[in-house]
Amino acid sequence: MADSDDLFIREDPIFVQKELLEINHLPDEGRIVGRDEELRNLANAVNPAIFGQSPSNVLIYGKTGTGKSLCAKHVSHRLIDTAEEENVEADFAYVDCAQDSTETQAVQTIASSLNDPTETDIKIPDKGIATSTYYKRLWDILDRRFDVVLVILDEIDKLADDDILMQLSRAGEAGKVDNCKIGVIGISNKIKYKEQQLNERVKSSLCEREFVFPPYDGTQLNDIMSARKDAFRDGVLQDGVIPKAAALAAREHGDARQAIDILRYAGEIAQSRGATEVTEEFVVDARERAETDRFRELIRGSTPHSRYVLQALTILSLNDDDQEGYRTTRIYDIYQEVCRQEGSDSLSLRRVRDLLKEHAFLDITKQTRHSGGSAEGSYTNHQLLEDPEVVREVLADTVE
Ligand SMILES: Nc1ncnc2c1ncn2[C@@H]1O[C@H](COP(=O)(O)OP(=O)(O)OP(=O)(O)O)[C@@H](O)[C@H]1O
Repeated sequence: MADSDDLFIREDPIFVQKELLEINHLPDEGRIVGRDEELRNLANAVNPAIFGQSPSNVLIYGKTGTGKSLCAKHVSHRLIDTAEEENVEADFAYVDCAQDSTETQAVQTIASSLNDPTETDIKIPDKGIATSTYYKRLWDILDRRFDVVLVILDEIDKLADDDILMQLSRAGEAGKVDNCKIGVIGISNKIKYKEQQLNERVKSSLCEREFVFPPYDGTQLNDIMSARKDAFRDGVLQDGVIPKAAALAAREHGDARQAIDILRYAGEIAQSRGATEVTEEFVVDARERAETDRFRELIRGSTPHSRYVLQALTILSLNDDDQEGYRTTRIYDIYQEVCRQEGSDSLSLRRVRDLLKEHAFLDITKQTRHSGGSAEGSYTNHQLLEDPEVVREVLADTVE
């Protein structure tokens, strides 16, 4: 039998700091590229916090992988440091609303992340106390510990309702907190979030500033990846790899997460094939893996009706391969059938049209406007951008 020297590789031949390419890695300032204006805008909105005044509430929109969460977290970290220099006590809480979608879960997460029980003697149990008690304890923590806090609500559209937004945006004026100022940074990739999910009162206080983050172009993606080159061992990454990955990712979605995934996968593929260099040839397979991952994540995060609409389009695409795509009304007919099978009431045609727009915004589908001539008026066709067989598999895998 081979001794352990032959059986194991003692040193990773490809990566030296693979964590730079891992999903949850938060890059430091030097590695954040192409978002100067967005960072400045965000900093500007929350700037009053440095003087102990109320920061503006902000909503950030943009497609997936455009750096929304990264910039929100980065500005919040910087705010805390700068506030400290000014003798202002500041902190921020980050809530992933896809995980903490109920009001109770969200308030619990905020309170426990801002608490320091050794200082306040306040306990924030995981569960078992009323929502109103969580709020009372949160207000108490805020007043005892801070002059100002930011609350980042990522995927804010996943909140079951807007009760927590109402509470946070009105805490000061309702007299819940005496001194501490609260700023909310909401993040969403739903273009119609504000119109569809917020009541007027919340809308007016939550949306003081709004920013849209555009997709990255090839040069920006190239720079983002180049800034993490030191994930690889010296000399392992061939020169053409990053430009090629950047060109592919820019052509598709301008998504930095996907670009970084391509780079990591290219390294992993090299590893699994026993190669000593990462070559351009691995980028093609890596792109395919990253694309399926991206798609899977988007579907996993979508609501049941959003999936039913996609299922309807998939059924049409599998049954007759019409290169022109399918009209909204045809999709709607099949969608109603899917709802019947799922035992769910169907949404209105208008809502389905909005859901189709969301799919197009996230590059799951492509929409094209057609003029049907004087008799018909104009109409919209929809097409899947991904192979319908793949979509069917992903949809089947993500049934709740
Ligand atoms: N400008 C940038 N410079 C460096 N890395 C970036 C930049 N923008 C995004 N990234 C990286 O890309 C990944 C996705 O970024 P982020 O999570 O901020 O995107 P997002 O817009 O919030 O996406 P989603 O809507 O899917 O949550 C992260 O790993 C992040 O570090």
